[in-house]
Amino acid sequence: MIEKRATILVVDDERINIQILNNALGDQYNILAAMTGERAIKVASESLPCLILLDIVLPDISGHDVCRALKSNELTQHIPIIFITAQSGADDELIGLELGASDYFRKPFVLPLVKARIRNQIELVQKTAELERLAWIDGLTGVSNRRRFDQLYFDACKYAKRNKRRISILLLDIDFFKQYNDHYGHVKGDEVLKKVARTIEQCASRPLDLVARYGGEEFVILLTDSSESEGAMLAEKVREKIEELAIPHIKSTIHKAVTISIGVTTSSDKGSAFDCRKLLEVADRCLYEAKSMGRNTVVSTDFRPEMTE
Ligand SMILES: Nc1nc2c(ncn2[C@@H]2O[C@H](COP(=O)(O)OP(=O)(O)OP(=O)(O)O)[C@@H](O)[C@H]2O)c(=O)[nH]1
Repeated sequence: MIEKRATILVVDDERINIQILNNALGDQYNILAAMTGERAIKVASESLPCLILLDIVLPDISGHDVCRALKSNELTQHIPIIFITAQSGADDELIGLELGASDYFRKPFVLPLVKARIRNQIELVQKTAELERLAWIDGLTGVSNRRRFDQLYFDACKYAKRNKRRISILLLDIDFFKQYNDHYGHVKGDEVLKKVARTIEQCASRPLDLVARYGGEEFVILLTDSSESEGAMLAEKVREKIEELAIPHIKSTIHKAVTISIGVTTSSDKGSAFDCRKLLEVADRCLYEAKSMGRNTVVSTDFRPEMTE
């Protein structure tokens, strides 16, 4: 089943062909159009359509060149491309398929066939996207899972080093959670994990904030482009919000309610070498310190490379 109205980019230098495809597909899909290769690359990178129908013969660069450019760009390489061409040689088809195209349409169009094949392609794109999404989500809490965090964290570190920006890591761990499970049972424990995850997400809600489940009862927040004190301030806000949930925990020796401890570290904005692993190590040490200071506490420090030597 197609879930939402998908966008298709039609690239053809003849207006009549764009019109034919728009008439045939416009009631089901959003149609964008481009009449040159350069324009196609620009529209594709800006609009990220679900599918591209690409004529081989264009007035500036060839459809094959457009395909090459799109497939070598991280942003657009996953967009399926179907070539449309009046040329019918097997060599042309082979070149296109080897460049990564998904299919071929010949002109003049056999519209029922065009529609059926487009539908199949778009269903495939949407199912793949849904599977990718599910592979990144923690099944219990609905936040990103550890695999997703590892992937995005690596990218964020590269971005921060290259652009001399700060990133902050917050490691959050529920206090006395073993005792909670032992006393209230795992089903109630799971409910606490869900509530804590939701609260963390509500606090770290900017578009670039990443909240992930880091391990059993441990979560992580990644702030990209954060300021020096932002991480510590956010951590304090999350700590307070969890306390305000007032989830009874009679086995907690400190509060009789569920609380969390948080370790925070922020990289320097000088672009000085830090490796992702060391930043996490420092955050983990801060978390350990927060636990030993009595829990329900935030410990924060600015990262310096010598800290882990
Ligand atoms: N209900 C539930 N419990 C989990 C899950 N994952 C991990 N846990 C439990 O989390 C508990 C973590 O216990 P510990 O690592 O000893 O930590 P703690 O009791 O919170 O102690 P401190 O962190 O020192 O305050 C263990 O009992 C795990 O079984 C889960 O998905 N659901």
